Amino acid sequence: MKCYPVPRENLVLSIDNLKDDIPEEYLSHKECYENVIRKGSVLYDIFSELSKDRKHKAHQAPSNAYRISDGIMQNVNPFLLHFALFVPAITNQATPEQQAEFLKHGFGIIGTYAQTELGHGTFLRGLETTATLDLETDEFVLNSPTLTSYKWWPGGLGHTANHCVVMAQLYVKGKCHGPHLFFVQIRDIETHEPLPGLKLGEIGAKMGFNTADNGFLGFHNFRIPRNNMLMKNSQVLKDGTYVESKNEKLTYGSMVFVRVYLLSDMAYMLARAATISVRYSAVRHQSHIKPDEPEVQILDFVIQQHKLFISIATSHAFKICGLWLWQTYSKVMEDIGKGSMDRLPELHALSCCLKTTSTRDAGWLIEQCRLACGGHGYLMSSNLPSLYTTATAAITYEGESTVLLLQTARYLIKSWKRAMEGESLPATVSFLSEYFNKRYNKWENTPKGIVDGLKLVVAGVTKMCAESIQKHVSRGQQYEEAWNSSSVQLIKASEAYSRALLCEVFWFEVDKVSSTLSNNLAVVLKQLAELYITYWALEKRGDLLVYTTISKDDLDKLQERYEELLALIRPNAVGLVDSFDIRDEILCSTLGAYDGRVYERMMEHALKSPLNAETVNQSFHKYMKPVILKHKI
Ligand SMILES: CCCCCCCC/C=C\CCCCCCCCCCCC(=O)SCCNC(=O)CCNC(=O)[C@H](O)C(C)(C)COP(=O)(O)OP(=O)(O)OC[C@H]1O[C@@H](n2cnc3c(N)ncnc32)[C@H](O)[C@@H]1OP(=O)(O)O
Ligand SMILES: Cc1cc2nc3c(=O)[nH]c(=O)nc-3n(C[C@H](O)[C@H](O)[C@H](O)COP(=O)(O)OP(=O)(O)OC[C@H]3O[C@@H](n4cnc5c(N)ncnc54)[C@H](O)[C@@H]3O)c2cc1C
Repeated sequence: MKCYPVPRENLVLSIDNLKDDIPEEYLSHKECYENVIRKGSVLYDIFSELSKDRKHKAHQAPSNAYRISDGIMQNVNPFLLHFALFVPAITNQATPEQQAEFLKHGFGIIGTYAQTELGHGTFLRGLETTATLDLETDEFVLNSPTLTSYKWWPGGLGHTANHCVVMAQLYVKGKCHGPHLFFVQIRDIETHEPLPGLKLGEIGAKMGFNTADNGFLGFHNFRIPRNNMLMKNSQVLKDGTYVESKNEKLTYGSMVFVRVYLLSDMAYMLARAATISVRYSAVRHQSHIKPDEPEVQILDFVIQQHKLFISIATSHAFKICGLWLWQTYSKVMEDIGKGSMDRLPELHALSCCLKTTSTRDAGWLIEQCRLACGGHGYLMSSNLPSLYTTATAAITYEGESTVLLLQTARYLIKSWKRAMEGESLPATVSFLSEYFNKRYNKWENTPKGIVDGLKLVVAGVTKMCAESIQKHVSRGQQYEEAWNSSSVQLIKASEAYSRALLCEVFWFEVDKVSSTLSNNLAVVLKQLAELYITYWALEKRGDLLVYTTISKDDLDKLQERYEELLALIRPNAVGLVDSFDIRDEILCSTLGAYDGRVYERMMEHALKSPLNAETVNQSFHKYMKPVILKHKI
């Protein structure tokens, strides 16, 4: 990711009107939205001034913008899609001339990415919005022919964005050429009124993400210039000639960008949850270990360490793998720029399974952190409930998890077939060839031995899937039916692949840099990496017993080593979460504040409840009192 000037956190955090007088949970749906627009506009203004001062492209946010925005917003920023998808879609899918035209107003326009419809989110080839070329006027006419074709979910679409990139089925001279992207203005810049021919609004309250302004959009004979189709990969000429893309999947490139980014985003989500729950566990004293000694820090319970230390390790795993995946993405994008798309399928497969595993793991681990804080974790003021609802949305958006795992499975099966035919495979799947040629080692109780074992599981399950598909085909099913019949196993293969990748990259990246680190830092990072790998070896012991030569004795030794690692990490646990370096103003948690004044902060926050503004609420006199007096004996 390009490095842009970084607004120092304390600069942004010192701005008075970025602070909230009333906790957001006490605002109405509408007040919440207006509040984040107020704060988001201040940030938007800062980023705009910042980029102009330094002659950077005046439409890209600085690298730590997301982190600051997350902290200031206390919730999702309705301007997020402008930076996350709208601008990347234009810079990746429009010609240079179009980019100059569409982005000439820099921060003067606010965009979103309108792809999902009421009736379709996953199956893009089933999208119903149409863009039909009018040769006479040199325009496209956009229509939403059915209710299910209304765009539904795009962030910022309801009341914030005045432009969007729309995915629509391209029709030229009566022929459909499939989904293509179009640059569309949807509101008047001055008045912000929806343009004629459009129906716009927000989709209503959600489980979380309630400040994202997810909206709906319907087109009725809405006209845009022909040049508003993003034409880097495919073109429609003035005479109606359609020029095909070298690879129709390049249209989906913007989704790969966000999927790659989400690994790092989940690392940050988990860092926050781990900071809150570990610090709280160091402050909270509850119960005894030795009956004749005082109540202990709950962090001294080994089971509490088992619940929480995996989150510290996983945050580092996602951060390190996120950087590795980003490097892969950047290299593949560079290759595509030079005309080679050989590695796009591999990147697609990697981004699908790693996005899925990182978002799913972030979800259940944040929930585990919440539960580890007892009742106080259930308070909104702990910030753990909001972290949970924000993180788990990512399991669905940017590609629903099951569907993406099936995409990776598609790549594994193809790679398995290539291994059977003796073809060479990319390094990320070359273990399939080794397995096929029976070139693998006896189990070793070491991090490398575990990684090799997890790869054997992937190969074994992939082989089982290939055989299952073949079995169904031989019984008369079409390939697609046989694929569907085998999908439970196919998901398992992708999940195993993703876990093996995370363990391998985490361990070997840490091992690679450890010689450059101070001894103490190298020791602790290796302990975290070994904890992560050993945790997952124990979680996947069933598969290891089926597909490797691991023994019951090996597993017992792994369990013992795991518990040793918990004890080794315990003295550094608070220091490790402090090293995530997340300021109180961004952490926003009564349980996780750096000074450890948990109970005072909880009471301060409780007193901010509007209900506590008076000792007797009016509802007593209006509703309760008549009933109490009526039934008073
Ligand atoms: C003011 C301050 C603000 C601060 C901001 C700071 C800056 C922030 C910057 C970044 C932050 C980012 C943070 C993220 C936050 C995001 C918030 C929410 C965003 C949510 C957005 C969305 O949800 S957008 C909509 C997403 N939708 C999807 O992902 C749809 C999923 N469906 C699909 O991808 C496809 O339809 C499918 C792959 C599932 C199926 O398609 P299809 O049926 O065509 O595929 P096949 O199975 O037939 O396969 C065909 C063939 O194509 C290959 N392929 C498919 N997809 C891709 C792809 N994407 N790339 C490459 N190749 C692909 C597939 O492998 C097959 O190949 P074969 O060779 O045939 O095997
Ligand atoms: C918070 C949030 C923000 C969002 N922001 C945006 C945005 O900014 N822009 C945008 O365009 N979209 C956005 N979305 C929409 C999001 O991208 C879609 O919800 C997502 O792609 C899933 O599509 P769907 O909702 O239609 O679910 P479906 O695809 O209908 O999935 C429903 C179920 O069907 C299953 N299923 C579907 N297809 C298959 C298959 N081939 N094989 C097996 N099972 C299958 C799925 O696994 C799932 O269990 C957002 C969604 C959320 C929740």
